[in-house]
Amino acid sequence: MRVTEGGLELEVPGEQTEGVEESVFYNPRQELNRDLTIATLRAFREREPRAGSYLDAMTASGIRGVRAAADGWDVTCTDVSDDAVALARANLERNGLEATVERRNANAVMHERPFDVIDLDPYGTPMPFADAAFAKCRDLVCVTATDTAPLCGAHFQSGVRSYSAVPRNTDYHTEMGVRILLSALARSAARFDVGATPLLTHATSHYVRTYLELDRKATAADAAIDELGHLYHCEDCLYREADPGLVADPLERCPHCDGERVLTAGPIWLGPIRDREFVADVRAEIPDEFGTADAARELCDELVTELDRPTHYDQHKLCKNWGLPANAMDDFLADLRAAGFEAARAHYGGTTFKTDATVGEIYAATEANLE
Ligand SMILES: C[S@@+](CC[C@H](N)C(=O)[O-])C[C@H]1O[C@@H](n2cnc3c(N)ncnc32)[C@H](O)[C@@H]1O
Repeated sequence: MRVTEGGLELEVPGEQTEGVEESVFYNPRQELNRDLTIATLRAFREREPRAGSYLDAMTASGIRGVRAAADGWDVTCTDVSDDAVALARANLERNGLEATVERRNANAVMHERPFDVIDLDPYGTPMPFADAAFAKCRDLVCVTATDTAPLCGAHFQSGVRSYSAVPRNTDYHTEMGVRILLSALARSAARFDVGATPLLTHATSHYVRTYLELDRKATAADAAIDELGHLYHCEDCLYREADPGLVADPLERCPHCDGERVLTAGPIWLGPIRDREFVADVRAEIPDEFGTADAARELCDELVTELDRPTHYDQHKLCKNWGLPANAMDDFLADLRAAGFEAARAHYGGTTFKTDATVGEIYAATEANLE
């Protein structure tokens, strides 16, 4: 069947059903991811005009490579599947575009030669490809991870195995997943004396996507490692505390409720998950013609205003704990700001927000208007 994306027409196999999570060669639910990728590549080329080569390392239908080639990138597409390679070639030809398409293991290709930009879009965890991507890439590594249950600690052992970290299943599970992923990627890059800094990261539906700018210097790798730390989380009262540094000093009791059920997660990335100016630049590169233009712009807006804090709250869950009805999010956040706290929506969903207030302070600042 034919699909149109980014103004280009592609042939993809089989029935593409709306709502399919993991179609084999083309997942319509990843269109936002791909639209943002193209806008990010445009913004990045403004920032680093030398960047010209792009590796679509797991190309499947060739959609990312086709879209990047249409934007003037010098594209290489790799895939281990014969069917994928044939399809990617046909889709490039259909659009009158040229790219190198190889039936190769992306890990081998990434170790063999450098690219300015590498895009990793595997099924599940990207970690089996991370080392090879950082070994030689010059400027930007783009990564999708769809294994959100291991990342957020819901599948604990799998998360430990994939990410060499302790993920904990908390109320802010999406945030946990984002920061476990960024930690593992920063540590992978550091093995090659490369600093990896997130320019843009978002968690949307069933995946996390991040764009890491590289600085191939040992000091930059050290600076990235300095952004790692641990998180202590009380399962009883939702108290949470970030602890910078590689050595954890776990809390035996919760300083807020004195409970003993305090979890330790980490090492997680405690630094910013995006560069606000860059996200604004990406937003400016989203044309109306993109199928997800409105959603992509809204996401960028939320990422710009989101606070640089490593955890978030969910207003509905807090209100449920307190046995009080939730009010409008804007009013709730306004009450927090009126009480002198920082408060802003998180990009993860309708009732998620970040604040520097503790749970007790949130309650004191908002409960009058929750009655
Ligand atoms: C999730 S799909 C890629 C989707 C595509 N990038 C898109 O945006 O529609 C993952 C692809 O990775 C390929 N793959 C798996 N292991 C690989 C490897 N070691 N090297 C290259 N490709 C691989 C699979 O054959 C599959 O086509």
